[in-house]
This record gives sequence, C-alpha cells and structure tokens, in this order.
Amino acid sequence: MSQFIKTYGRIRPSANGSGTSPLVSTDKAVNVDLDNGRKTYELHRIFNSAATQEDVFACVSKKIVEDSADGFNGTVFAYGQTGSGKTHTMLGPTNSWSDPEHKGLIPRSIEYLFELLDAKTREFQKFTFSVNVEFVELYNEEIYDLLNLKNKVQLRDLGKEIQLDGAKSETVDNSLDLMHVVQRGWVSRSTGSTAMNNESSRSHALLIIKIKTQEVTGGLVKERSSTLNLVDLAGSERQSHTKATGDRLKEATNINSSLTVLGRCIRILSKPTAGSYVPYRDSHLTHILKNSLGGNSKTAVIVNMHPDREFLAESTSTLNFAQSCALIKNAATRNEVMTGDQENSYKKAIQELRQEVDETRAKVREEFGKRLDDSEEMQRRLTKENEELKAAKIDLQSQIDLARVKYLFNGDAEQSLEEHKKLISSLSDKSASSLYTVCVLMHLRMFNIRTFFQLKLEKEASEKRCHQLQQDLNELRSKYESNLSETLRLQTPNGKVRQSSSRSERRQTLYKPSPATLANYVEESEVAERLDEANTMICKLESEKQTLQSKWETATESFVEAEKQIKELESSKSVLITEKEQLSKEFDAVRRENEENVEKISKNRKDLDGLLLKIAEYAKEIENRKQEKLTIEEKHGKEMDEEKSALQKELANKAQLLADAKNDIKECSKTSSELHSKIVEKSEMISTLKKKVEENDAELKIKADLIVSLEQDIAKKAELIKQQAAKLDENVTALSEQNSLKRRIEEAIEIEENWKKRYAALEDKLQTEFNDHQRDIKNLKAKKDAEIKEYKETLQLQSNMLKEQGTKAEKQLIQKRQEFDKKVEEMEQQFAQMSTAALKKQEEKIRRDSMLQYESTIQDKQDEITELKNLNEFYSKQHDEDSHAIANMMNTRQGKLSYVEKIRLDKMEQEKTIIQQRATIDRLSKGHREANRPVLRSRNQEAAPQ
Ligand SMILES: Nc1ncnc2c1ncn2[C@@H]1O[C@H](COP(=O)(O)OP(=O)(O)OP(=O)(O)O)[C@@H](O)[C@H]1O
Repeated sequence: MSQFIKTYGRIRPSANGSGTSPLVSTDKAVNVDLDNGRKTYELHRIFNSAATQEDVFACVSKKIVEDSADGFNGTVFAYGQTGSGKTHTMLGPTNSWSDPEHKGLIPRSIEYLFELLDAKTREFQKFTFSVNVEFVELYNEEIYDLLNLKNKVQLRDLGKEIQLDGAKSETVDNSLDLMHVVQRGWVSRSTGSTAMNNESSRSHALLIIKIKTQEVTGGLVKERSSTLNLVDLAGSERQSHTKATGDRLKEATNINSSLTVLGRCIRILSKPTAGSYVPYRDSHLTHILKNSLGGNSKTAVIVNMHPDREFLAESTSTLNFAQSCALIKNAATRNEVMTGDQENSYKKAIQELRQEVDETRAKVREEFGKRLDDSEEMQRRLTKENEELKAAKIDLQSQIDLARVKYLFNGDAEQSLEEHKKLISSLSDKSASSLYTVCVLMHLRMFNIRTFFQLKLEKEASEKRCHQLQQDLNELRSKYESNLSETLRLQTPNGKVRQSSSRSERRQTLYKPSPATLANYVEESEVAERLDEANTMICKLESEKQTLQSKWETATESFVEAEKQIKELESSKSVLITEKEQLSKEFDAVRRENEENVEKISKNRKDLDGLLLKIAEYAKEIENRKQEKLTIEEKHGKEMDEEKSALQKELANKAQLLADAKNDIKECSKTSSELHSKIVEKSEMISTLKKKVEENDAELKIKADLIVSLEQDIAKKAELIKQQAAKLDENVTALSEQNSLKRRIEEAIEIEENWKKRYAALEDKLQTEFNDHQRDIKNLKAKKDAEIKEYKETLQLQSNMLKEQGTKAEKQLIQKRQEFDKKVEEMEQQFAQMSTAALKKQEEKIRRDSMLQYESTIQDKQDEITELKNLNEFYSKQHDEDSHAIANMMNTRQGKLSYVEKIRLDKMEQEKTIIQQRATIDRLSKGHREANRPVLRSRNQEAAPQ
C-alpha cells in the first residue's frame, strides 16, 4: 500500500529569547513571514516549542514502531540545521535518555518496540522474536562502525535491502541492552563543536534495528522481518553560518554534499517523471536510505527549526525540504514469509501414506489376485470336476437305471456290462483320476447291484420254490400227521395231538440271509460311503472358496473405506484451509476497514470538536455582541436601531454560519452515526467472523487431533519404515560390503587367476626349460655315460691289455729269465768250459740286449700311458667344460648341480682310480725294473769276485 512520507515540523525554543518569531505555526502549518510576504508550509503536524517529547514520539514514531514490529520497514529521520534540535528530538538532551519526560524518540521507540514484542510473546503461545542492532555513522563520506571503530564497513546493495558488510551486529533481547548499545555507540560518534552548537553532530548517525519475528498458528509459520532506521542527520546549514575553516570546512562540505544528494533525490522523488533517475548511489546516506525514500518503508521525516529570525533562511530551506519529502510516495509491504512447513510435512505424510496405501493395496491386490486366481482356478477345476462328476453320476444313474430295467426286463446282463465298461472307459479317458475312481466305484456298485438283483431274483425264485415245497411238505406232513393221528387215535384213544402249526412257524422264523448277500450289502455301503466322501470334499472346497471370496471382499471394502476416509480428510482439510485463509483475509480486510473507520471517526471527532469549539466561540462572540448590543442600546438609543439592523444582519450571517455549522455537525453526526452503525455492523461481522474462526479453530483442532493421530500413525509407520530402512540400510551396507568383498575377492581371484596363469605359464616355461635341461642333461649324461663307459671300456681294455701285456711280459720275462737262467746255466756250463772273460762278455752282451729290449717295452708302455693321460686330460677338460655348462644351465637347481657334482665326483673317483691304476702300473713297472736290477747286480756282484 503506497502512502506519502509523513513530514513533521518541530520548532525549538528560541535560543536568544527574542520575542517575535518569523515562524507562526498552527497544528499543521507554519506561516513564515518573509520579506516578500507570508508563506504557508503545510505538513502532517507541527510541534511548537511547547510540544513534549512524548507528543513527538506518539505522533511521529509510535505507529512506525508498531508497524515495524508487524513486519514493515520503518524510518524516522531528523533534518535541520545545526542546533535546531535534531539530537534533542531523536535522543533527548544529553544524560537524559532514561528520563521519562525528556528522553527522545529513539529511547522511546526502543522501549515501545520491546513492549510490543513482549506483549506479542505473552499473547501468542508460539511467538518468538530476535532483534539485532547496527550503529554506524557517515562521516566525510566514510562509514564507521560505532560499535567497533576498528571495523571497516562496506556498503552492499542486495536490491531488496542494503547490507553493511563488516559492521558489528549485536543481538539484544530487551530495551535496556539496546539502549546500552546505543549509548556505547554514541560515545564513539564524532562530535565537534561549531560556533553554533557546542555538541554539534558532525556526522550522520544511523541506528539500524533489524527485527525478526516468528509466529506459529496451527500449521502455519509466519516469519516477518523488518528494519527500523532511526537517523540523526548532521546539520544542514550553509557553511557560512558555521563559520567553519580547515577540517570543519571539509566536514561541512562532505555533510553538505551528502545532504545535497539527499535533497536532489527527494526532489526527483517528489516529482516523479517517467524514467527519472534517482541518484541514490551518489552518497552513502541516500544509498543506505534508498528503501526509506520511495521504497519499501514507512518513513517519517521530522524537520527541526530555529524560531529565530536570524535562522529564517535555513528554516525556510528546511521547510522546503520537508514539503518535498511530503510528496514522496513509499510502497511499504509487510516482509512476511508464510512457511507451510507443517502443511508440507502433512502433505508429505499424506503423500507417503497414500504411496504406502497404494503399495499395500498393490501388494494385497497382487496377493489377493494370486489367491483369487488360485481359488478361481481351483473353483474352476472343482466346478468342472463337479460338473463332470454330476454328469457322470447322472449318466451312470441313467445307465444303471437302464441296465436295471434292461436286466429286469430283458435280462441281457452281459450286454449291459459291456455298455457300462465302454462308458466307464470313455469317461475315464476324459475325466480326472477322481472321476475315474468314482466311475470305477460306480461300475462296481452297478455290478453289485446287478448281482444283488440277480441274487434277489434267484432268492425269490428259490423262495417261491421253497414256499411251494414247503406247501407241498406241509400238505404231505399234514396228510401224514392226519394219517398218523388217525392211526394213533385209532391205536391209542387217550394220546396227545401235536400242533402242526408250531413247527411250520418255527421253520419260518429260523430263516437267515446267505453270506453272499451279506457281502453285497457291505460293498454297496462302502461305495456309498466313498461317494459321500467325494461329495464332502467338494463341499469343503466350495466353503473354502467362499471364505476366501468373503475375505477378499471384506479387505477390498476396508481399503475402499480407508481411501474414502483419506480423501474426505484431505478435501475437508483443504476446504478448511481455504475457509481459514478466506476468513483471515476477510478478517484482515474488516480490521483494516475498521482501523480506517476508527481513524476517520477520530478525525471526524476532532473536526467535530473543532467545529464545536468554533460554535462555542461563535456563541461566545454572539453573547459578547449581545452584551455589546445591550450596552450600546443603553448608551446610544438612537444609533442602536442602525446598528441593530447591522447587527441583525451580522447575526443573520452568524446564524447562517451557525446553521451551516449545525448542518455540518448534523452531517458529521450523520456520518458519525453511519460510521457508528457501520462499525457496529462490522463489529458484528467481526464477532461472527470471530465465532466462525473459533468454530473453524475448533474444527481445525479436531482435524489437528486427527492429523496428530495420523501423524502418530505416520510416525509409527515412519518408525517402522525407518527400522526397515535401517535394516535395509544395514542389509544394503552388508550387501555392499559383501559386494565390495565379493568384488575384492573376485578381483583377488582374478589376480590370483592371472598370477596362477602367469605362474602356470612360467611353470610351464620353467618345466619346458627344466625338461629341456633335463633332456639336455640326460642326453649329456647319457653321452657322458656312454663316453665314460666307452672310456672305462677302453681303460678296461687297455688295462686288460696292459695286464695281458704285463702277464705276457711277465711270462716272457719269466720265460726270458728261465731262458736267461737256462742260458746262464748253459753258459755256466759253457763257462765252466770256456774262459771267464769270454763268459763275461757274453753275459754282458746278453744282459745289455735284454735290458734294451725290456726298456724299449717299458718305454712303449710309458708312451701308451702318456697317451692315455693326455686323453684323460682332454676328457677331464671336456668334462670340466661340460660341467661348467651344466652348472650354468642348472645354476638355480641345486639338485642338478649336486647331480653334476656327483658326476664330477664320480669322474674324479674314476680319475683317482686311473691314477691309482697308473701308479700301480708305474709301481709295477718300477718294481719290475728294480726287481730286475738287483738280480743283475747280485749276479754282477756274484760274478765280480770271480
Ligand atoms: N525542543 C527543545 N526544547 C528544549 N531544548 C532544545 C530543544 N531543541 C533543542 N534544544 C537544545 O538545543 C541545543 C542544540 O540542540 P541539538 O544538539 O539537539 O541540535 P542539533 O540539531 O542536533 O545540532 P547538530 O546538528 O549540531 O548536532 C541542545 O542544548 C538542546 O537541548
């Protein structure tokens, strides 16, 4: 709702006590005596020097504070030249902020604000509020945080609101704390003295109170936020008046520049044209007060003035400023957010419930559908079976009847039996096993019936024959008895007569059915029993089916009922909500209307009072005139008539005026009564609405109870769901853990598989290599074995040869010795015959020859051994090389190495053996040589003495 900025004027007491003031004020206007005439400035209200602080607060700030507690932004700022009483108005005289009489608008507003908030807290059960305060000053176009001068404050335009980044925001919960904060900030405020005011405020001080409230009614959460700006501007005077120099001049220039921008903004806002640009951003002051000037705020401007002539120019300028302000329209809206958390939660709960119901219904449907399908299937099957059985029974019955008739009348039992068999086989092919059993039983029964009838007929025939025979017998017996009795009677006249009837009777009573008939009876009863059983089973199944059907129907009914109830509840809830909204809207409208009416009435009353006062004045004047008239009449008899007529004219005029006034009064009273009746009407309406609201509240309460119970249900279900969800979560976590474990295991398995594969491949490779090596080794070994074998064989052969040669040589040696001995003997013999010299020569020659021969043989053998040795060395070299190669090949295989080692050792062993053999040969050859030498020596020694 847009409304004009309210402008008020306040004229302070004269500073120098001079009598005449160029400013003559009434309630709503200031008449200024200017050199060029009188100019009237009309404002919302003018406070003269006699106005109290309370008057100013009640008129200027009270409503704004009330509105700010209701979620509307509000601004009150004081404008005027230095020393005009801005601070006096806003805060009150120094050290009097707690003085109930002198405290200014800020302390009063603060107190009132908390009064209102506390009252609301008391009034509403669920009402909470929070108040935050920032206190800054604009000095030389810089923003200073009065609550912490160290802070660097930056202005941030958020569009809807202006934020002061870096400014300390203090949270307060009572007026006293807030006033302490103000006091603290005020001390920091830059003050300086000017020639005009000893405590002149050289900066613009802005007290920013941010109010947040929350009201919970039912399920509705109303959150309101508002900002209340209380501003004490710096002096608006021209610099010349301040007589400022240096810093003061700079200050004044800055103050003026921001106030000039303020004035410019206000001028543009007061005469808005399409597309006109408001230079809010040209100064911090206007930027911060952007919302307060032509924006979302309820703003009041109070202009302070000196009454003295010497300040007339400033006062006129101030009044011009005020008049421009009065033309600015603000569009204040309540900053309210209606959160329907509760409602949403209900909606959500209902949604969830509906979902749950849907799910359950689907499940039940599915289950019931399944069961129904099963039961239907069963029913179908049973019905089919039943029908088939019935048909079969009817068929069989008719066949039995036919057969019975045929049997009874035609007696073609075999044909009937065949027919029955055919029928049964055809039926047994078609129907189920039970039907088959029943048919078989039927057939049996039929067969039994046939037998029974046969037997019955036989029995009847035999009975007939028996009866005939009995009759014949009876006749014969009676004849015989009569003859006998006749004979007896003839023979013994006193003998007793036997009663013939007693025997025949006894015979008749002694008849019993045959065992075959009895067996037939038993079989028949068994068949009947089985049939009964089958029937009971069918009945049982049918009753089960019916129970299921009825259960399904009941469940469906209850679900439909529940759905209906939910729908009803939802619709009634939405109806109630809309009703409530409508009612609250109506209520608000009525309240607003009422407020307006009250305002109008008070205004009319005031007008009426004014009129009455005027009337009273007129009446007084008339009375005075009357008195005057009387005096004049007494004094001037003659002149009286003339004057009388004049007076009568005047009187008529006055009477006319009076009549007009009376008419006015009448109209006013009429309007007043109309308004009164309207008020009464509206109050009635309000009371009806209130009643309605109460009713609705009661209904709402019931619904709320219902919702609470629903909520409880929901909570339970939610708990259940939560538990299930938790379980599910657990399961999911466990599952996921298991899955991850499984994945890891799978990965590990995969890795293991890969490793295994690689290992297997490696193993294969190694195995192949190993096999290759083994094969190589085997081959080598075989080769070596063969070589060794060959070598051994060669060695053996050689040693055999050597042995043989040795033996041969020995033999030869023995032979030679023998020969030698023989020759020696011969020679000795010859010696004996020949001379010793010649013998000696001969012996020497023989010995030399044999020695040469022997040594050449030894040499041959030694050559052979050297050759073998060389061969052996070659082989061992070869073997070493091979071993080396094998060792290289099998460097990782210790076993193989050891095997090679073993081979090597074996070889060494063999070498040793060879060496030993060689040594033996050497020894042998040496021994042989030495054995020969002593012989020769001894022979020489033996020969020498000769
Ligand atoms: N209505 C008033 N009744 C009594 N004294 C007043 C009134 N208005 C102002 N004064 C006195 O006038 C003096 C100057 O007033 P005040 O400090 O409020 O002026 P100002 O406009 O705030 O000046 P400046 O802009 O320099 O700060 C103070 O001593 C104050 O008590």
